[in-house]
Amino acid sequence: LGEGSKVEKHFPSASLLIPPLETALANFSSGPEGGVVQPLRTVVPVEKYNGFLGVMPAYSAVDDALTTKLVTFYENMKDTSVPSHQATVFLFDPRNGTLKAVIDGTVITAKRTAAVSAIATKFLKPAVADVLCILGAGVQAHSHYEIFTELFSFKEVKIWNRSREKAETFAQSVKGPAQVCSSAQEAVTGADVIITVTMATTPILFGSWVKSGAHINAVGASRPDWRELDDDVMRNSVLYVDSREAALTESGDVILSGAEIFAELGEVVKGTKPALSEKTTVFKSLGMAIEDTVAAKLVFDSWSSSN
Ligand SMILES: NC(=O)C1=CN([C@@H]2O[C@H](COP(=O)(O)OP(=O)(O)OC[C@H]3O[C@@H](n4cnc5c(N)ncnc54)[C@H](O)[C@@H]3O)[C@@H](O)[C@H]2O)C=CC1
Ligand SMILES: O=C([O-])C1=[NH+]CCC1
Repeated sequence: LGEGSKVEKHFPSASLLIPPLETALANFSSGPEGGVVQPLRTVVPVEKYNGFLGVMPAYSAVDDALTTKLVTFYENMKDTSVPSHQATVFLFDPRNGTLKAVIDGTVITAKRTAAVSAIATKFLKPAVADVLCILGAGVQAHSHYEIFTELFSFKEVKIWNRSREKAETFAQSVKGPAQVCSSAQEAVTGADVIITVTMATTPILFGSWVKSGAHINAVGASRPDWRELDDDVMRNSVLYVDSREAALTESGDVILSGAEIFAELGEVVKGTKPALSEKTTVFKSLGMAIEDTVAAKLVFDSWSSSN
């Protein structure tokens, strides 16, 4: 399962991922009782090349699945034939530690991240959500477009990218409507749900543009000194995160704005914290190893049953 195209076949519908991911998020937010063991990821900066290596191990007792993902992510890559993010997931037999599979992690990362944003959106989007805005036009923009148009019925999808050319290629390649906007402000104006999926390190989304009551999935900016959202949007929204510990260690948007975390998404899934969908909400996603564990198990089980 070393190639992305082989992994892709085991995700016939992205929505298959939603139930196991919801269970994983709830278990993660239940503390030791939930049976999730997931230390904060280790990130090694490769300063000379503006790159990072992340090591993301996790064990889920409920799934009896043990994995670690190795993921590299590089800023400002000159060679555009190489993706900015590359990943591999190692799946172990938890009974004896034997390596069972080495699975391409790039497709898993794209699919599970978009599925988690879709879960946040299901709970936090306003009652009427007609307009979707995507800022960015890379791998995550594609996976988010795919699952969001599969699960929700937006009347309009607006897209902006730093280079307009890439936004236009995106709009031509997706299987549905996408309106290319000339500025991020134009794309955000009037949007009910906003997804930020860029490699930006300074804000690209400003609170003064955001419609009151909108829901924002903030997916990029995973370093403590990187931003995608300005202080205004961070401080004037109800803030949900995947992991409190990770957000307070890794998220520049959370740390530098000083915004208060209201809940983990897993607490909303469990029903121990409310989904304040009538308010303007931000889901700050950093990506969790346990999401890779359940996605890798799904791929491996599907592959095993077809071989
Ligand atoms: N929360 C999570 O679980 C995960 C988050 N990510 C993050 O999502 C973001 C998008 O990832 P991919 O789509 O894989 O990357 P990508 O490289 O495929 O796409 C990045 C997009 O951002 C644009 N961009 C680059 N630099 C920019 C800048 N300074 N300002 C504005 N736009 C800029 C590029 O034109 C491109 O369209 C990244 O920040 C990545 O680290 C990625 C994987 C998981
Ligand atoms: O969860 C993940 O794999 C990542 N989050 C940010 C960069 C990669």
